Amino acid sequence: MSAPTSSTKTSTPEAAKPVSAPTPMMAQFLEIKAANPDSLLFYRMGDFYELFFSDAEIAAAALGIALTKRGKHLDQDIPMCGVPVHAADDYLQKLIGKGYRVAVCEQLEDPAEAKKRGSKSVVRRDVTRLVTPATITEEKLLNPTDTSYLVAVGRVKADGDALALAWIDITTGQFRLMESDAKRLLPDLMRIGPKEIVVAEPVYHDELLKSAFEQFGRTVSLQPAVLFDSATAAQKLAKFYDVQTMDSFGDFSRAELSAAAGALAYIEKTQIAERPSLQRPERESENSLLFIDPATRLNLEIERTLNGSRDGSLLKAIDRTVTGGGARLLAERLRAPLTDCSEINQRLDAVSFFLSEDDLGQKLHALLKSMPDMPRAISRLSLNRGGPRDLAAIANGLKVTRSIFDVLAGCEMLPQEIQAASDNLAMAPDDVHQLLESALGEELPLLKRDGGFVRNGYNAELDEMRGLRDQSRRIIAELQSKYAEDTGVKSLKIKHNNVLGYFIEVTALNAGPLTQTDDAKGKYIHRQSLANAMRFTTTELADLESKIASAAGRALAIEIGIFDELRDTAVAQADGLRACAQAASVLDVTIALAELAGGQGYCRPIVDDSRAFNITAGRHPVVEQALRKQASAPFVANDCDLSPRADGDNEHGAIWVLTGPNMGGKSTFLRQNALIAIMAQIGSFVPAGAAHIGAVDRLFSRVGASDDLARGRSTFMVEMVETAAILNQAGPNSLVILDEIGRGTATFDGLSIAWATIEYLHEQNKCRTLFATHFHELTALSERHNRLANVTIKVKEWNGDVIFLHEVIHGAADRSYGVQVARLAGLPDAVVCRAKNVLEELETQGRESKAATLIDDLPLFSTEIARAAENRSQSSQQHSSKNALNTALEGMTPDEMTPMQAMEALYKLKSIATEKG
Ligand SMILES: Nc1ncnc2c1ncn2[C@@H]1O[C@H](COP(=O)(O)OP(=O)(O)OP(=O)(O)O)[C@@H](O)[C@H]1O
Repeated sequence: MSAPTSSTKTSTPEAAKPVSAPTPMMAQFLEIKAANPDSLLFYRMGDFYELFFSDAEIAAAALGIALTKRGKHLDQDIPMCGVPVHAADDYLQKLIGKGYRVAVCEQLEDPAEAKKRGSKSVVRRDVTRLVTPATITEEKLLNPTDTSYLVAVGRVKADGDALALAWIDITTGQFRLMESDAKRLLPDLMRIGPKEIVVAEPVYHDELLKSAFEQFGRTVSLQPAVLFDSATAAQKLAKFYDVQTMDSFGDFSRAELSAAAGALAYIEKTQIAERPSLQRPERESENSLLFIDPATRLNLEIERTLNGSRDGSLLKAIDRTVTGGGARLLAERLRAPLTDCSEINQRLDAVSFFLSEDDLGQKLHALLKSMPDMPRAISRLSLNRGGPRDLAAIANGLKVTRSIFDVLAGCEMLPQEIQAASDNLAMAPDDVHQLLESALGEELPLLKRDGGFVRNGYNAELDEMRGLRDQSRRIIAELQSKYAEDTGVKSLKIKHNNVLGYFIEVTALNAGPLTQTDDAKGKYIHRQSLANAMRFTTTELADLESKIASAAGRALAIEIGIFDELRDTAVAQADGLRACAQAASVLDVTIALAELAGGQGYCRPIVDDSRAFNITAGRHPVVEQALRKQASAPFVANDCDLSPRADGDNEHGAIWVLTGPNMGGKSTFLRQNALIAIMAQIGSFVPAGAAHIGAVDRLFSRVGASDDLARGRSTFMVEMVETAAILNQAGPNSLVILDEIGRGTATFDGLSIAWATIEYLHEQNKCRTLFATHFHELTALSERHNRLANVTIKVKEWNGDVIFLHEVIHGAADRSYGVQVARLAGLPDAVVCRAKNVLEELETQGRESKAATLIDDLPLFSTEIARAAENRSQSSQQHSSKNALNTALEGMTPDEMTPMQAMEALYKLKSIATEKG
C-alpha cells in the first residue's frame, strides 16, 4: 500500500542542494519545481512538455517513453523526457491513472517578448494548473460513467472530535456534506468512492482514523491544517458563492464547514486562476441511507468484482442506461440505497409506470440516446477549458430535454418522481437554447482559437470580415489566372506558407518570363529559389495578403468575443442547466430499470417498515444472466423467508442456517438475497417471483475469504474482525449474511465460534440472518432457538457422483460431498480414493454418536459444564463438612465446659473442618 502523496515527493535531489551555476532556464525550472514538490512538472518548451531529473525518470518508466539527457547540472547529466503538447492529454491520463499528480507549467509570453529583454533572458513560465485525479475535466480523460469525487475530511477537536466529509465532483458541480465519525469514516469513504481525499496532517495521523485513510493509499493527499479552519470556513464559502452569509444554504456543523472549506481550498489550489461553477452544498443524512459496511460493499461485488473488473458486478448486470449522467446516477444509487420507504416506493411507482407505458419509455430512451453530457460541458466552460463543442453540448442537451418535456406534457397522470423530473425540465433556460442555436454553426472545431464556429448571419461585422476574407481569396484565384496568362506559364501557382505568406511559384525552368525583362523584374519580386522552383511576390499580392490577414484576424477576434459571451451566458444559468440534466438522468435510470425489469422478468418488491424478508423464487441477478449467456441450465429460483414468525417472537426476524454440499449454491443464495435487498432499496424491481422486504437499515456480510497481509491480518483474523464488526453493529432492522464463519481455524475452534456467533445473533442482535456453514452440528441449535430454522441444498447421488440441484429446501444436510467435489475438480485418483477411505473410517469411528453428545462436548459448553460440575462438587463438599460440624456443635454445651474441655472441643471442630474441606 502506498503512502499519501505528500510523503512521496518527486522533487529533484539536486533541488535542495546549493546550485553552483545553473543555466537561466534550469534556474527557472528548479524554482518552479521547488514550489511543486508533490507533482511531476510538465515544463513547456515550445511544442513539448519536458520533464527533468527524477520527474523524467518516473514519467519515462510510467509512460514507456525514452529517457534521454539534456545538458548538465552540478556536473551531472540531467535526465530528461518529453511529450508533445498535442498528445499531452493521453500522457496525462496515464499518469493520473497511475496515481501521480502533474503540475502543468506554461510559457506565459511569446519567446520574441523574452528576447527583447536580452539574449539571455528566459521566457516567463509558471504553473497554470495542477492536474490531479479528482480535478481533471477533459472529456478525453474522463470516463463518462464514473463520478469524480474529491473528498475533504474536516475535524473539530473542540466539538468532541466531530468529523465530517465534504465531497465535490468538479466535473459536474455536485457538492455534498455529511457528518461522520471515527467508526463510520471508512464505510462512508467507501460509499462515496473518492478519486482523491484531502485531509489535514494531524487528522491523517490520528490513531483512530489512520487505518481508514491507509486503505486509500496514494488517493490521500495531506494538506496544511489551515485550509480546514472551521472559524473562517463560513466566510470562505460565502466568498466563493458570492453571498453575504451562508445562512440561506442551511445549517451546517463546524466540522462540515471545515470539510467544505478544505475541499474548496484544494480546488482553488489546483485550478489556480479559474473558479469552477459548483452547486450549493447539499447535506446528506446518514440515517436516510442503507449502511453497507466496507467488507460487504467489496464482497457483494456491487460496482466491481473483487478483482476490480466491472464485468461480473451487479452494476454491470443491471445497467441499461443510455446516458453518462444516467449511468453515474445509477451507480450512485447503488452506492447509497435508501431506507425511507415512501421515497423507495416513489421510485418504484416510477419504474412501474414505465413498465406499463413501454412505448413511452422507449420513445424517451431513444431521445435520451442523443443527450450530451451537459454538466461536464458546463464544468469545462466555467473553468475556461471549454470549446465550441461544449456550447453545442448545452444547445443539444436543451433541445433533447425540450423534446422530452413535450412528450411528458402529453401524458395524463405522471407518478410523483417523473412529474418532479418534468417540472425540472420545464425550468430549462430556453433563452440559452435559442441563443446558442442561433449563434453556433454546424461543423464545430474543438478549440475556440480555430474559429469558424459562429453561424453566418449571427453577427454583421463577423460576416463582413468573413466576406472580405473570402472575397480576397477569390481575388487571389483570379490573380493566379491573370499572372499565368501574363507570363504564359500555365503551371504558375499562388501558394501560402507560414514563413512567406502568399507567394507565386513557378518551376525553375519556367522562371524566365518572370526574370528576363526589366518590366517583369519590376513586377515580380524574387523571394526564394529552391532546387526546382522559384518564388516571387508582387505589390498587389502583398497588399491583398495583409487585407486577408487582418480580415481573418479580426473575424477570429470577433468569434472569440462571441464565444466568451455565450459561455458567460451559459455558465450564469448553470443551476438551471444542471437541474435539467439531473431530470434527464432520473428519467434515464427509471426507464432503464423498467427495461431491466421487463427484460429479465423481475417483480416489484413490497417495501415497508416491517421486519419482513420474504422472497419467493429469488434469483441471483448476475449469475442468472451469466448462465443464460453461456446457454447453461437455467438458474434455479429459491425462496427465502426470514420474516418474524406469527407463532413465535413476532417482532424479530429469523435466522436460517444453511447447510449443504460444496458447490451446491450456498454462497450464491446468500448473496442473491443481499443483492435483492439492495436492489429493492434503490427503487428497482428485483429478480424474484415476489418479494416483501421490511426496509433494511444496515447490511452486513461476511462472505469470501481474503487476507489483508498489508495490514498484518491473516485470513482468519480478517474473518474475525469482520464478524466482530457485525456482532457489534447489527440491530433488529439489519440483514446479516454470514458464509462459513470459523472455517479458517481448527475444527472445534471454528465450530465453537460459529456456534456462539449464531447464539449471539439470535439473542442479542435479533436480526434477519442467513448463515451458511459446513458445520452440520450447528443444525442442532434449532431445537433450542425458536427463531432459527435449518435449510439445506438438495443434491442427488448417482453412480457415486453428486448432482447439484441448487434447490434450497427445509432441513439439514448430513454431509458436504467434499470428496466428490474434489474429484470433479481433478484431484488425483489416489488422493480421492485415500480421502474416501479416511472419511469412511472417521465416520465409522462413531461420528454420529459424537454428534449426538456434541452439544455437551463443545468447548464452549464443556467449560460451562465443567464449571457447573466444579461448582456442584464444591457445594456438596461444603455441604457435607457443614453437616459434620453441625452435629459436633450440637453435642457441645459451652456453659458446662471447663476451659480445658472448651480447648479440646475447639481442636475437634478444627480437625473436622480441615478433614472435610
Ligand atoms: N440457484 C442456482 N441455479 C443454478 N446454478 C447455481 C445456483 N446456485 C449456484 N449455482 C452454480 O453453482 C456454482 C457454485 O455455487 P456456490 O459457489 O454458491 O456454491 P457453494 O455452496 O457456496 O460452494 P462452497 O461450499 O464450495 O463454497 C456457482 O458457480 C453457480 O454457477
